[in-house]
Amino acid sequence: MTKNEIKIFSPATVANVSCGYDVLGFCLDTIGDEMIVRKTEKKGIFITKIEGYKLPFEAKKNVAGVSALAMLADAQPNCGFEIEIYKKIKPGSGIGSSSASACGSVFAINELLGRPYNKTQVTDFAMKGEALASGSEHADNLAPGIFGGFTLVKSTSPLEVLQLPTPKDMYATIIHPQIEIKTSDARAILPKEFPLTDAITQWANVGSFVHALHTNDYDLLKRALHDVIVEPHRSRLIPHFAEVKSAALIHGALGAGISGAGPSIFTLSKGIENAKSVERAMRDVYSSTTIAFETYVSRINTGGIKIL
Ligand SMILES: Nc1ncnc2c1ncn2[C@@H]1O[C@H](COP(=O)(O)OP(=O)(O)OP(=O)(O)O)[C@@H](O)[C@H]1O
Ligand SMILES: N[C@@H](CCO)C(=O)O
Repeated sequence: MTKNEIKIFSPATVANVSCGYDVLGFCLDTIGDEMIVRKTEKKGIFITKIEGYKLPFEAKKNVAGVSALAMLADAQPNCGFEIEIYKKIKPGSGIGSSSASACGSVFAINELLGRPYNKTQVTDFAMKGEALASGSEHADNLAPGIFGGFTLVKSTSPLEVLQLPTPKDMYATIIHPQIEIKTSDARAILPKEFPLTDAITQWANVGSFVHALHTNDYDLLKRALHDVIVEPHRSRLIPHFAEVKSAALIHGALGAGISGAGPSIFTLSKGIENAKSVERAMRDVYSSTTIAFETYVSRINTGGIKIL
């Protein structure tokens, strides 16, 4: 028998992972939103509660509503759904705030409908919601939320997601300076063309990163975590980016870069002690400024969205 109500934890995610603009991502487990979704007799999508941040209640203006409406248009169920969003991930943070809502609603509705769609199809509906926030369809935040762990989006049309292995002992440290960068703005500042030499460096890094995950090769992973395409343009939107990155690398991070469209900065480390030492080093940089910030140390969440 299918349930009438479900409560979920929809985790924050890190997109791009330096070398993989729009294709690589991974899932965190210490920060995420909670959502409650329940069936209603009346057809349609009704956002009835939003706590944490001010966001639109109108389904067509909220990413959770847009992805849910896309799923309903296809599934044509004999009921509707109301959605409560308990938002912990600040919108415009760069750790997939919009994505957590966009995939949370469709994950939950799929469960309440008896799971008619597979993970790729659920991600495809979520992409319709994410497009509202970023102005384009991409799935590098959504796929790690739905599949868990590290993911590679092989293509968006048709959507093809590859789940990648997570090396043992891998931790992420995130610092989130409390300024907002809209993904649509961060995309608009990127050049439309890049030198072929930079493209060659970048795709060699993506291939090496994926190989490193498969072979548990931390040394190769460290050498692959570089971004010559996007970071040079976006880093100027993030105050003290260069100092934070260099402090993280000096204190044992394997790599550091912009999380999604920023302003959060992510690092990957081997072992919790390194991850915590990187956290202290990054906090020290912002502590000497007037910028408010938060930090998170997290295991890589290999399960993705969780039913509570
Ligand atoms: N349910 C929702 N949750 C979060 N943001 C939403 C939601 N619905 C609409 N939005 C809008 O989406 C924008 C935030 O999305 P944006 O992609 O810019 O940030 P992000 O998801 O934190 O970043 P990134 O994708 O880089 O990790 C804001 O303008 C916000 O008002
Ligand atoms: N790949 C996306 C992630 C943010 O949605 C970007 O960097 O613009």
